Amino acid sequence: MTTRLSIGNLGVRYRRDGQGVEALKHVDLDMEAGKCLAVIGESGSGKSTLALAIAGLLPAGTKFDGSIAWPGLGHAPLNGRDIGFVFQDPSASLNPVLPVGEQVAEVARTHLALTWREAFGLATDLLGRVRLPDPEAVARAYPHQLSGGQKQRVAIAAAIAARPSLLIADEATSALDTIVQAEIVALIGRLVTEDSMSLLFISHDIALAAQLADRIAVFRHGRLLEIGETGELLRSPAHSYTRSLIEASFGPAAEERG
Ligand SMILES: Nc1ncnc2c1ncn2[C@@H]1O[C@H](COP(=O)(O)OP(=O)(O)OP(=O)(O)O)[C@@H](O)[C@H]1O
Ligand code: NI
Repeated sequence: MTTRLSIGNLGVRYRRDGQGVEALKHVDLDMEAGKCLAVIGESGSGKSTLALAIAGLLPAGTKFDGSIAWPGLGHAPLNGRDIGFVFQDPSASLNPVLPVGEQVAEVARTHLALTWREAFGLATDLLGRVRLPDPEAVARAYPHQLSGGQKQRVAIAAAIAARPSLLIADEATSALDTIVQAEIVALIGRLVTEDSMSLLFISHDIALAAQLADRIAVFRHGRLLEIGETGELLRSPAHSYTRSLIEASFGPAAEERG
């Protein structure tokens, strides 16, 4: 088992109105290469903060303690190159005035030293890989010409364009309706397997996360409450809080599920 990422005693404190907001406290966590770790917890529990800390995207002035190590990487991880990030709102991650193929190509060109023509060819391939119909036509489309689910597919294509070793999906399906949500979860699962990526899948929905996750980490109030192998954690959660998340997500029948 290769460790992709090792987080030690991570603490994050934001600055807001001259005061500190402690968003993460004493978090110890490892991610294994090629595995999916789901991060679960209610709103404000620190899930996105963890993702931003890993991707080096915390706002300036944020206080940061502890360590995030990338064993074997040999250089500081580069966002976009080593880490692909998919956010909740695909519109916010796409440029409204640029054809989507160019946006995916730009990521490939920046990080893979390709010519523009090669990058655009790769972008079109990627739009096919995320199962967008007629990738050549989609490549020339603007974001407003696509549905929410299609835009999220484009955002995923851009996130994986540089072949990152870690993909972070932060509530990547929360803005989509249930059917599209299931399709995008399946797509993410397929892509990480095909490209042997590690996946950090952030969700407030433990049932959704369980579809992908090898392990589930439960956060509450900025702390890692418990972490376990998915089946094990669902069967026998250590904390009543985790049990309540399971019941809320699967419904009260969850306990009989075994
Ligand atoms: N830029 C910021 N400045 C100040 N405080 C912040 C900032 N971003 C997040 N916080 C605070 O840090 C805490 C953790 O927020 P975070 O966004 O990590 O939670 P989350 O689990 O991702 O929640 P959600 O499910 O709503 O996305 C919250 O108390 C939040 O208000
Ligand atoms: Ni969040």
